[in-house]
Amino acid sequence: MSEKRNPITVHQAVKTVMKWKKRGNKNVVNFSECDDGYLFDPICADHPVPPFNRSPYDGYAIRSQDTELLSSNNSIDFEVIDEIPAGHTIEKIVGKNQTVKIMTGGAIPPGADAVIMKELVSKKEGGKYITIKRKLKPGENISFKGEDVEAGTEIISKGTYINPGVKALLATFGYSKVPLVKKPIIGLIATGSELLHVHEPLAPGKIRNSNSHMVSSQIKRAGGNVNYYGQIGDDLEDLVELTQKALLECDFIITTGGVSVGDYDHLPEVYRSINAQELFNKVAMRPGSVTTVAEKEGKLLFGLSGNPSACYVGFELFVRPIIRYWNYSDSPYVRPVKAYLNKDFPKANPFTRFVRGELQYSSGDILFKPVGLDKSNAVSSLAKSDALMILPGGTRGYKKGNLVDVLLLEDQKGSEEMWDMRK
Ligand SMILES: Nc1nc2c(c(=O)[nH]1)N[C@H]1C(S)=C(S)[C@@H](COP(=O)(O)OP(=O)(O)OC[C@H]3O[C@@H](n4cnc5c(N)ncnc54)[C@H](O)[C@@H]3O)O[C@H]1N2
Ligand code: MOO
Ligand SMILES: [Mg+2]
Repeated sequence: MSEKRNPITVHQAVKTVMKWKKRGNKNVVNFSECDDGYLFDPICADHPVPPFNRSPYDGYAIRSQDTELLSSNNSIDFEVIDEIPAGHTIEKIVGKNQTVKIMTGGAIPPGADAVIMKELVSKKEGGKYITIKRKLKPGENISFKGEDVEAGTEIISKGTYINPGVKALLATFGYSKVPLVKKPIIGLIATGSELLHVHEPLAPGKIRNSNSHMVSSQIKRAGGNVNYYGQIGDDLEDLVELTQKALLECDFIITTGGVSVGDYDHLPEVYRSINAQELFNKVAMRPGSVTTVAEKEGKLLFGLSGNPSACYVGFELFVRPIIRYWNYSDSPYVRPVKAYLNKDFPKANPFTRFVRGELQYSSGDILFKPVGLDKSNAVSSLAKSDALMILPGGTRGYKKGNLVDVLLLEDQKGSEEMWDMRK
């Protein structure tokens, strides 16, 4: 195909893709399988946390009123009438000048309204009595019922990613089954007659397929499931057949390679053959200008570039927000921050440029360090990248110390808006 392509802006391209966004259904899983999921329902507290008044220390539960007159030169002895290890309760009521030995996490016994740490008392008669010489306030050293979470409150919203802290809350509230979003199934096909499998030795003119493995990890990082259809040579019929099969079985399709203007770049023809509507086939960005997206019956087909860095960037800009939205994120876009460029970047930018790089933190400042070779076909610059610097089109290079926009790749929070929503 040698027709002239008209580039659209990154902003327009992302907006076009997001017109086809969809949300996932509910999928209830066992608690032990909920890691890396997204909540379909909010987490609601059906009981207070802690569920009872408890001791935050190993010590003695007492009535604060019995200590009112105590000081370093006025002590009294308290009779130790029982003990409460964590997990136990007692019915005995703590009376005047009585105490109950209590462990951290133990339920405060009836009658008591304060706890004194064991280091602050002295034992008498082998522990039958303790001497206290300080005044305690009512409620001192008590973790009150509901002080952490009040019953009846929504504590975590729908669409939240299950990080270790969210998992702790699911356990706390007894979610032995967890309502998750059913993640999108993303069909993945690597195209290219030059591609070898990971285990194969190099041969003349051939390279190992890295894109599908990279994209598969990007899909998982973004919150999708992968249906991998393998790598396939540049054969139009085979490609059409495999794409049609994938369309039946998946929510979205990603192909890598074959989207440019070469004789064996068949993806544009594949889209025509299956009557998919091409949404765009050129974006004013580097790398990834050839990124092509088509739509068939509401399903998106992402034609990512074969060049590894272009493929990587195309995924983060166009596929990630679609996956995050599917998982009910209200901030599906890659999260932007401002950072100081830590070395000169003299290249001019006719198109908006996305530079792979690494964030560094210094005395409260965020610095961006471009890594490696800044070429679309480079693979070496991806491994160290945790951010993409955005250099707007029409600019003539940047200097060390310039404040730049940077997109965070290892981030779960995301952003409600694209970094350039004003444009
Ligand atoms: N005459 C023109 N040529 C090219 C243009 C253009 O506008 N006019 N655009 C260039 C740009 S920009 C890009 S980006 C590439 C995109 O090429 P394709 O998306 O068609 O990808 P392929 O041709 O299949 O492969 C490109 C490159 O990437 C390597 N590759 C492919 N798949 C993999 C994989 N799975 N793992 C690792 N590497 C892969 C492939 O061997 C090629 O070297 O087109 C330019 N050309
Ligand atoms: O479409 Mo490209 O700019 O070499 O990635
Ligand atoms: Mg090509």
